[in-house]
Amino acid sequence: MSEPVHLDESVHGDKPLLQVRGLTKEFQVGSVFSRRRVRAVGAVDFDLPKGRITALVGESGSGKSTIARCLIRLEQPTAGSVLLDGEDILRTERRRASRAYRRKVQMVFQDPFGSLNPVHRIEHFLTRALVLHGRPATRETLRELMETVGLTEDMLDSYPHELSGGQRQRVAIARALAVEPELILADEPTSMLDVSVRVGILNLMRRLRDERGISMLYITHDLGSARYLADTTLVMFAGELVEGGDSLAVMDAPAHPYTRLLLSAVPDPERAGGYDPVERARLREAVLHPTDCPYDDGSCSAETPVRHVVGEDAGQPHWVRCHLYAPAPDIAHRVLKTADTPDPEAENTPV
Ligand SMILES: Nc1ncnc2c1ncn2[C@@H]1O[C@H](COP(=O)(O)OP(=O)(O)OP(=O)(O)O)[C@@H](O)[C@H]1O
Repeated sequence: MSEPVHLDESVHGDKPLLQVRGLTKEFQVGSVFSRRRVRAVGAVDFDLPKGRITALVGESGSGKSTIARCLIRLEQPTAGSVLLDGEDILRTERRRASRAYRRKVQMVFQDPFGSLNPVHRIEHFLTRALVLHGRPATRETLRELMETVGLTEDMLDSYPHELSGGQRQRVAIARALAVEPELILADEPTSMLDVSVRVGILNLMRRLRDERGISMLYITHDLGSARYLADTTLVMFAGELVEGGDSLAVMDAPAHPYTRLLLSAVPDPERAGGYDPVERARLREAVLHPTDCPYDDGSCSAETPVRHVVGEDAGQPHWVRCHLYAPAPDIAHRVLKTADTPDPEAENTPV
């Protein structure tokens, strides 16, 4: 089957909340005399369904954060469209996100230390978010917000430095919840936290999906946590989406050599033999210098990247991009150089 695989109605039968089409971001780098363009994100298409968690996984430098920053309007995309409830927000939110947009879409950043100004008490962050979005900042609302994220009312009087990293990230989530958003973009929300508190944040995100129907884009380099948390997983490599589908299907039967390469670095107690450098070298070669695509049914052309559907699981297609479309060698090498050894930071959520 040929690109694009339109997920619109097929994922869990609902119209998606957000539809991203052809999203492209190029940066100008270098000095005046050696200026060049770096393509961080290359024409990606994906949907975020309502009330579901979608994980965007890939290594450092693959373009995950750039996508989130384009969606929250901190970055101006070079091309593409982003439809929220059918409206292209790149046209309606031309330079930066309006308050009305931020009421629907909130972001939680990786660094809970940096996102809370140390001079204010916790109460200030929540009150400000409520007031800015026209909601009453009563003591009752503040207490409810704190309890929703597993914190106690008395912590409203604390300063950020008096809380642990995990507690601070819960405050950042409470601040996002204050505006009752439909979508939360969570960019590596647990990667700066101790392993012991990460699962608590993942469980909180899961509860917000189940109890409040909040949609989420969960950005991570950790496939174990994506498998644990997300309904859908999208795999990103060097600015391109290479595979996507139901998280269990993608993790249990990865179809793209890059996904297999990522998975081979995740500690898995059930995998006999563990880390296999020979197999990883083979996969790395298949990613960088593809020679054939086992899914090619004749629909590929020399110019157009093709998505092949390799299965259907939990009501959504499992697709893989044609193996023959390797990203530009310089970008591919830059991203892959970090993939040579198993990730010591990988969480203890086995795949
Ligand atoms: N402001 C910028 N100027 C120039 N290049 C940039 C800029 N922001 C990102 N890039 C480049 O775009 C590419 C994608 O970066 P991005 O931060 O989106 O990746 P990532 O997958 O989120 O990685 P990480 O997890 O390390 O943030 C990288 O090569 C990065 O160097």
